[in-house]
Amino acid sequence: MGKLIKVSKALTIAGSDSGGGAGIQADLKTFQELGVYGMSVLTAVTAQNTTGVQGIFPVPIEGLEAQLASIGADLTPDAIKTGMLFSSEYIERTAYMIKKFQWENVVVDPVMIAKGGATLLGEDALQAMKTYMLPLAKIVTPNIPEAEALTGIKIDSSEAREEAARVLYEAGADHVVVKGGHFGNGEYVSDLVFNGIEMVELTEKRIQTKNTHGTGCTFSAALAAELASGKKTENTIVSAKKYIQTAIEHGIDVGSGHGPVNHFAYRRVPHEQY
Ligand SMILES: Nc1ncnc2c1ncn2[C@@H]1O[C@H](COP(=O)(O)OP(=O)(O)OP(=O)(O)O)[C@@H](O)[C@H]1O
Ligand SMILES: Cc1ncc(CO)c(N)n1
Repeated sequence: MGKLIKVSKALTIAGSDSGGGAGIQADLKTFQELGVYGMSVLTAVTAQNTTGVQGIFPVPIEGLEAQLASIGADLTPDAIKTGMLFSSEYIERTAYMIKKFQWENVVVDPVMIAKGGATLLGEDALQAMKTYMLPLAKIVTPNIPEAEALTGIKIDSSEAREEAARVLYEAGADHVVVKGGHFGNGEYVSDLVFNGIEMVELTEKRIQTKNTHGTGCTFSAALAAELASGKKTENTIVSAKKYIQTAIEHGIDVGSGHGPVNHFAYRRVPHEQY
């Protein structure tokens, strides 16, 4: 009999993107590329492609709980990421189950709106996200509009972004990454990282492309994969950034709208090792 290999396991709790570029599909592809065993709990199924979201069909709440219970009974994840959580009820139930099983290394991507403008999270869910999910987060990864919605701060300057990061830290997240994809359109894109002590900006060349569907999901999945592998939090942020940068830089020709990033670029294209 062959010897079994020990592997790290990562779980995504998120929505399905039929188009394969964002949501659960982006997460599982990223886990695979980064060498961790991927598991998924679906909150909702979206009918979606590179041009937009055509429909959203939630999984019944009992189905969400049953999936989490199945994982909890047999397959303790080394890290988790949450994506589209759909509603306040789903957020509360997810947080309850994470606490029940004492799962750690939780990356919270507070997904609210898809690139095409479709709402993936109701207004009532904002408060639930703050109350139930942020205190569980080892890393929270809002983009600018999400950070604005969660904090009520208009982010029109670097100072305002730092203030928002502080507020999210105070709400209970260990590390806050306010992503800069939506912050201006200059030569560089910078993500602000706050760990309660220092503010650090991670800066990369902004790639001029319309193929940025699923960048946020992919980035947070890379964080979860690296946490699952046992990396220190600060190091996971640097390597996840490298992963997403490579995936955007080597874009693929899929679909007629906002195409997906290239999830396999990191392994196939030479890149700096961190
Ligand atoms: N054009 C770009 N060039 C380089 N990096 C980018 C670009 N756009 C986004 N990024 C990076 O990708 C990551 C995701 O950021 P972004 O702000 O796009 O997330 P998002 O809006 O949540 O994505 P989505 O909701 O589409 O999945 C961040 O690290 C950001 O800096
Ligand atoms: C299912 C799903 N989750 C997240 C996003 C955000 O990009 C999306 N477009 N679709």
